[in-house]
This record gives sequence, C-alpha cells and structure tokens, in this order.
Amino acid sequence: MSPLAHRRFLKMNGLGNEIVVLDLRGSDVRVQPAEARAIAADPASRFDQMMVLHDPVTPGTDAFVRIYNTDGSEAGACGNGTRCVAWAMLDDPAMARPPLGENLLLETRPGLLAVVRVSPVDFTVDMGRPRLRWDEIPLAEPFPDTRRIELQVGPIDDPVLHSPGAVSMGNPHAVFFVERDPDSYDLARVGPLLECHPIFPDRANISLARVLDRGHIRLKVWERGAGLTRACGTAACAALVAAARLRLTDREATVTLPGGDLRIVWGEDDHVRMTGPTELEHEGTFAPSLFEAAA
Ligand SMILES: N[C@H](CCC[C@H](N)C(=O)O)C(=O)O
Repeated sequence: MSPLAHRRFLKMNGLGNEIVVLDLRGSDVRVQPAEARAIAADPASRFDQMMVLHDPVTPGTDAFVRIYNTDGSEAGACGNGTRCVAWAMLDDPAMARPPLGENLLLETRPGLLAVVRVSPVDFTVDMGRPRLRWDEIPLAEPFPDTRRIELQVGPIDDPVLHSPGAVSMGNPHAVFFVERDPDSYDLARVGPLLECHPIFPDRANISLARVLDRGHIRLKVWERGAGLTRACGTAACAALVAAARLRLTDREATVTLPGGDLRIVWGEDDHVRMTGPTELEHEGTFAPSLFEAAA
C-alpha cells in the first residue's frame, strides 16, 4: 500500500490557483511522480501544485517544501502555494506547531523564502532575487540580453507573439508583452508549444502580459506541467521584473490574473515581494484505492 494512503491533506487555493498541502514532516516518505498525478486526477484533491512539507534541512528554517505540478514534475518555486503553506503551518490545527509566531522561513530547492502574515488570510512572501542570466534561467543558447529573447509565434514578418522577456524566479518564465487583452490570444494552443520549445531546456512557464499603466499589469499564464491556471505567483513576479527592466512599469505594480490581484514589489535590495490571499476549501484523506494504478 502507498505510504500516502489515509494521509490527511488540505485543499486550498491562492487566487484560484489550486493547491493541495500535504504534511510529511516526521517521516522520510517522498511523493513519487505517479502518486502526484493520481492525487491531481481525483476531483477531491485536484491541484495545479501540491506543496509537500518535509522536515527542515537548514537550521533556522521551519520546513523544507517540495512542489509538484499536475503532471508529477517538480517545480522549484510556487508563490501562491507558498502563501497557502504559511496559512496551514500557522492556522491548521494539525499542521501548526507552536510557538511559530506570525512569520515563517521556508526552504525550497532553489533557496529560502521568508513569509510575513499581513492579515488572517493574506501573506507577503519574499520570493528572493530574480535570476536574469541566460544560463541561470536556463536558456539553451547564450543571450547577452534576456530582456527580449529571440522567439516568435506566427508568420515571420507578422508574428502573433514575439520577443519575450526571460526571468527565473526559482523556476523559468517567459513573458510576452501584448497589445490586446491576454484573453484574446489562444494561450491554450500556443502555451504547450512554447512551454516545450527547445530554447527552454527545463521547459518554461509562459505568460501573456498587457501593461495597463506603470503600476498595473494584466496577466494570463500557461504553467509548465499544469497548463492554464487562474493565477501564478511566480509568473506575476517575473512579469513585473520583465516589465520594469524594459521601463514599461515602475518596480511596483498590481498584477491582475483571472483569479484576482497580486501586489508585487521589486525592492532596491533586488528582492521581489509578493502579497496576496489564501483560502481553505476543505480537508480530506487520500483513499488507498487512489494509488492502486500508480503502484
Ligand atoms: N502556480 C505557481 C507556479 C508554479 C510553477 C510551475 N508550474 C513550474 O515552474 O513548473 C505560482 O503561484 O508561482
């Protein structure tokens, strides 16, 4: 039987980005990709990302978090999920371990994330420094300037989408700036092709960004390993960074996603901070039968 059978989980969301939080602290159980896919396929535990808590690795941190996409792949970062983890670790009766106070320091594969509570359900996450060098994103070829990379969709002399900014927020992002409303593009069709374009050796999250004014961006995201989502925190950070590098916006903006608004600030210390809400939907336990096909 899978070691995940009968485990309790929380189904949450961050601006409609569907998140499952699973606490595996105190065990050495690791979620296998097939198990993640089985959990995502069940309507009760459907997720865009599953955030799995493990025992802390670095002294002074509160947990090590592994992040799984719908397709079972692991992601280095997830902004909306990080806020959900913070809520769970502070407020869920089974996950909260006093005395935690109101702030947390979480660790993910690419680094540390400091989280500050700003209301019962809103959190600010320090998402760290954006990585902008081509080989850090990573891109398959050297681009001295990642503010606009050579990549286009559509006819060569009249492309539909072209020259995205490339940014890593602990995970790879390409941000296409568009003139029309992002909903008027068929992102469900071009997203999968761009996600897997050979220029992105680790694949990439693909965003369409419309700058409404210097403090406001409208964004739609095709997520690597998860597809179209209602919100993506790291993409909102990447979009603000890409826009500010091109002087299209200031270093502080509201990013409006289909699920709602995130406030993003790229500070003078080079750290990007994201503020937004969390919502608990329900809790549940994984039925053993969920994993039969995954065994
Ligand atoms: N929804 C997440 C991002 C998931 C990124 C993931 N799709 C990947 O990098 O593989 C967020 O709020 O930042």
